[in-house]
Amino acid sequence: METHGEIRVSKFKRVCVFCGSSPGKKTSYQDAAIQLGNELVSRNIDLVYGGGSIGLMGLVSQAVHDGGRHVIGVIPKTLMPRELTGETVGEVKAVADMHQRKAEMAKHSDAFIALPGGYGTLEELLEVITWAQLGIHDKPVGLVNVDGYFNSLLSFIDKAVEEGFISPNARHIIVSASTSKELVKKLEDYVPCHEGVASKLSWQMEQQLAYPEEYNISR
Ligand SMILES: C/C(=C\CNc1ncnc2c1ncn2[C@@H]1O[C@H](COP(=O)(O)O)[C@@H](O)[C@H]1O)CO
Repeated sequence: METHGEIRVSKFKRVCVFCGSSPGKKTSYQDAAIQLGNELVSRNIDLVYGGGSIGLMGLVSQAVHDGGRHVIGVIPKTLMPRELTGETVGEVKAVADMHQRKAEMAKHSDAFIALPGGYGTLEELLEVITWAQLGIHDKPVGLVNVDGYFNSLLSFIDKAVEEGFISPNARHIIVSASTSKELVKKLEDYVPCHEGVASKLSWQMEQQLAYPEEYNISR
């Protein structure tokens, strides 16, 4: 990261955060969501996330919004009723479905960060790792391993490497740290290394054909 006068300039303009739609049982998870939001603000980075105000998603988005950075929430129309997602701060991008949501979140971001979460978070995290492995994107992917929440996932991935299902090269795609400050620093230093099975161009064309522009709602 460079510093110009008082302004800190990150190589990331926007970061996508995947995290629980629940707050989790420990306050450390909630604290970590707020810390990540504050870390993005301190580096002048905008947020892309799944929209809504529930769980850790609400905490990180509120922290970024309160810090004066731009927030884009990408919400499938089916999840738009307020009781499912709560009120969203910042800009809302309405999309057709969960698949388009992930494609949109990826398109608008320079890096991906996962905080503790459940099935939704894991699915989003593993998908962007898979895309990186295929060479569909070169964007860094990391997780904030709050209180060792992701230890068993990381051990499982190491087991998959040992057993020959994940290449040692692909193991390096996933960057982890116990705090957001440390993680963002590591992501800024990340050098992509993949086998490049699919070209980025063919991926972009496929996305454009599958998902024409939807409408945006600004708040
Ligand atoms: C079904 C539940 C809540 C529905 N509300 C959601 N609103 C917005 N985004 C959601 C929602 N549920 C899942 N997501 C996406 O997945 C991630 C969180 O899922 P998790 O299972 O809670 O880890 C998040 O990044 C969103 O993009 C009750 O769970």
